Amino acid sequence: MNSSTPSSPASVVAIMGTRPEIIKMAPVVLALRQRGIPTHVLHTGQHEEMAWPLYEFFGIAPQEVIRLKREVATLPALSSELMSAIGSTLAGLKPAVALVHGDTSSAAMGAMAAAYLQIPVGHVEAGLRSGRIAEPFPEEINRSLIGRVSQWHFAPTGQAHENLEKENVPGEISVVGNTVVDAVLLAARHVRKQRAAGQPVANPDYQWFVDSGLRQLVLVTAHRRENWGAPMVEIAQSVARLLEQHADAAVIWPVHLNPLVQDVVRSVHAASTADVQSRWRLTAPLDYAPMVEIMDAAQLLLTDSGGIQEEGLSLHKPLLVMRDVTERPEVIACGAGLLVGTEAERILSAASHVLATGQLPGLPPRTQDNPFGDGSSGVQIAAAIERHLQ
Ligand SMILES: CC(=O)N[C@@H]1[C@@H](OP(=O)(O)OP(=O)(O)OC[C@H]2O[C@@H](n3ccc(=O)[nH]c3=O)[C@H](O)[C@@H]2O)O[C@H](CO)[C@@H](O)[C@@H]1O
Repeated sequence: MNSSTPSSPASVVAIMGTRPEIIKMAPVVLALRQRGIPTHVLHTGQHEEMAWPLYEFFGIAPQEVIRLKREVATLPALSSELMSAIGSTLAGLKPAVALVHGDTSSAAMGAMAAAYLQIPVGHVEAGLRSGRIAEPFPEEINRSLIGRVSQWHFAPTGQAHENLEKENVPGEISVVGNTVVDAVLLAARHVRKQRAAGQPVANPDYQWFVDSGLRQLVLVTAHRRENWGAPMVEIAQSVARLLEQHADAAVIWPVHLNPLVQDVVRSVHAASTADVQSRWRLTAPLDYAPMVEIMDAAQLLLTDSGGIQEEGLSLHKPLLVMRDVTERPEVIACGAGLLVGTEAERILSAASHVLATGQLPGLPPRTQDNPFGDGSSGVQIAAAIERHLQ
């Protein structure tokens, strides 16, 4: 572990380590600092190459950095390493509040370590439940665990609030929206401003689409553990067939670094026709600004990601969610997205419908309100923590 000398003692330590946590915690850290509350970022090291450009984009370089050894690649080994390293960092810093986000191993072990040290825990994006312990795995376990040990539950929606009430969690629950709305609007503003000023963000993938002259853009991402193996093959095949059927469409797919995902996607891509390959671009994971620019330009988002559903909805993009269950029923309820599972036929038929009509099949027109809030979640959370510190 390596930690830089803190400039002032930390009142708040924000624990994060994966791409989505950094994106969704950044608005909270920025809002806390704006109020003059000394806030340290603790990077757990769960992601590395995807993490650092995000810290830079949001301007929240970590004060504390854990370097994981990861000698054994299992969840128990990762968890014990995280718990021990986060625990010793927190014991040294003695903050008044520890913040965790969502449902990763970093969040669960961070919350447990803080609770054992009797440091009050605030949980950002609290109360999401799919109701199935194995899906998503291990996130559903992590969420419930964090709920048991947190003092403040910052629920994004009324539904999440209800889930927490039903479980009778200790502490205070408040509905504050989802901080991802703050993050995606911030990034979209940045991208549009740069473009208007004639200095677009570096984005070779977006440029490839513009240069192709094609009319429709589909953004695809898939990485959930329950989609590894056969479902991933079906997903990749549905993309190949979609391109066969729609000659004016292009696909950009930032492929998750997991070799189980890479191998499948790359082999289906390599087996498709030259025409399909020429309109199907596989890329490395994208930095946040280029990612948001592509999302903003797309006619359809095909994903199993949680965050992309919330972002896509906020940017008014039709979403097809390649999962069987969801902890984000709000996306479906407001008409922004559809659960399509992972069978190629079903994905293809829904995606084809969207490209042909611009509408999701069988849904009433979308309501305009954003169920995840108006982009002020970070400020609301910072205000609640400030009240506690006073
Ligand atoms: C089961 C579940 O739903 N769990 C979620 C999980 O996160 P997720 O499913 O949303 O994870 P990903 O899909 O990896 O990340 C998405 C983010 O990454 C950006 N992105 C993506 C590709 C790329 O090339 N470049 C990028 O910048 C993208 O725009 C978006 O913001 O953990 C979170 C934290 O605990 C939870 O909030 C959340 O419940």
